[in-house]
Amino acid sequence: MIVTLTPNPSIDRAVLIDALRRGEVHRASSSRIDPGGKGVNVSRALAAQGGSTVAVLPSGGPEGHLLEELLDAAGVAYASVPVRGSVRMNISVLEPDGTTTKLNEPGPDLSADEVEALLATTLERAAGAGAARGAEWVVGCGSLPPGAPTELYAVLVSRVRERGGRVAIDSSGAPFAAAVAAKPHLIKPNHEELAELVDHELPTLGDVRDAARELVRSGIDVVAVSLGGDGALLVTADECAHARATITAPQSTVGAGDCMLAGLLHGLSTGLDPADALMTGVTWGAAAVTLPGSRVPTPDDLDGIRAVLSREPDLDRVLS
Ligand SMILES: Nc1ncnc2c1ncn2[C@@H]1O[C@H](COP(=O)(O)OP(=O)(O)O)[C@@H](O)[C@H]1O
Ligand SMILES: O=P(O)(O)OC[C@H]1O[C@](O)(COP(=O)(O)O)[C@@H](O)[C@@H]1O
Repeated sequence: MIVTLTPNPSIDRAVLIDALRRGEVHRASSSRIDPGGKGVNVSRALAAQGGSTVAVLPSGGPEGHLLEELLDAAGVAYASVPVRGSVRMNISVLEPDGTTTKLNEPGPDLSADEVEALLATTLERAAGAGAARGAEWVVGCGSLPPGAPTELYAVLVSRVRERGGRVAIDSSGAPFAAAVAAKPHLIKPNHEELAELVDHELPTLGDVRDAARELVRSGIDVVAVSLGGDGALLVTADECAHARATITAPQSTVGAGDCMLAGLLHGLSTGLDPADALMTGVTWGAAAVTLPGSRVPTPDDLDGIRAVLSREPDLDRVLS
């Protein structure tokens, strides 16, 4: 069982237009809505592949109702914490060449009680997950809504660790930095988020490897860095592996990182070694890019995606 916490979930609306021109009226040729937010997407991707998961999230307002309806329709188990504010709506503008422009709302203003209820629900779900030591992983993902303390993920990390569980974090900015200082077992920054964490540019795969190693030395077991079309790099105390899958018809990158993290955790929780789990992650991430909006891949969608693994990556590779 993998328990995800998404403090700031969303309804994701994706609209397809011919080309984005600032200040003009655009007529969309198609649009779709999906349940969203990074942890919600991790749970959706796991559920779509038959994995056991529950998504913990705040729910309020008409968007909260819609989010729950969409999760019910998708067969994704969730535990919602009622909140006074409304779940946000995030918009992705997609162009035919795959360019994606995202407009993310801030989300509801959470009270201290609502934040505490989210943390308590996550830990209850993790403890009651069935496995001898509770959930295999607790995963905290995405931005924090207004009102939530910067330390929310750091508190999650400490509480899961105190209970002997394993915890993964994927976020950005100050909440991510605070969580990293609390030493989660696994983090999944993308290229930009890793550069922000170590506070310098990372033009090559070797630079990414060095930055990830620095974090591993500080006490994080697994650092998996998603690198868009350049695949992903995984660093532990013993190894460094790179995996990449080439796709021919990209549709939408929204949620690809979340699918990559879901595949990686699924692989680790089913006993794969970290490099093979990385292959699963990269396959799920690349498959997500071939799908519209933030649709998550089903087993059929993985057919034809071939990831290539290197346990001795080309460290001079310049990243796009
Ligand atoms: N253009 C692409 N071609 C192939 N795979 C891709 C592409 N873009 C993303 N991916 C896959 O999706 C994963 C996540 O993408 P990335 O953009 O790094 O994540 P995030 O959404 O967190 O920024 C990558 O590790 C890779 O496996
Ligand atoms: O919490 P944040 O950082 O605002 O991100 C939320 C958005 O990210 C997503 O989880 C998609 O993730 P990507 O960053 O991988 O496109 C959406 O479902 C959601 O709208």
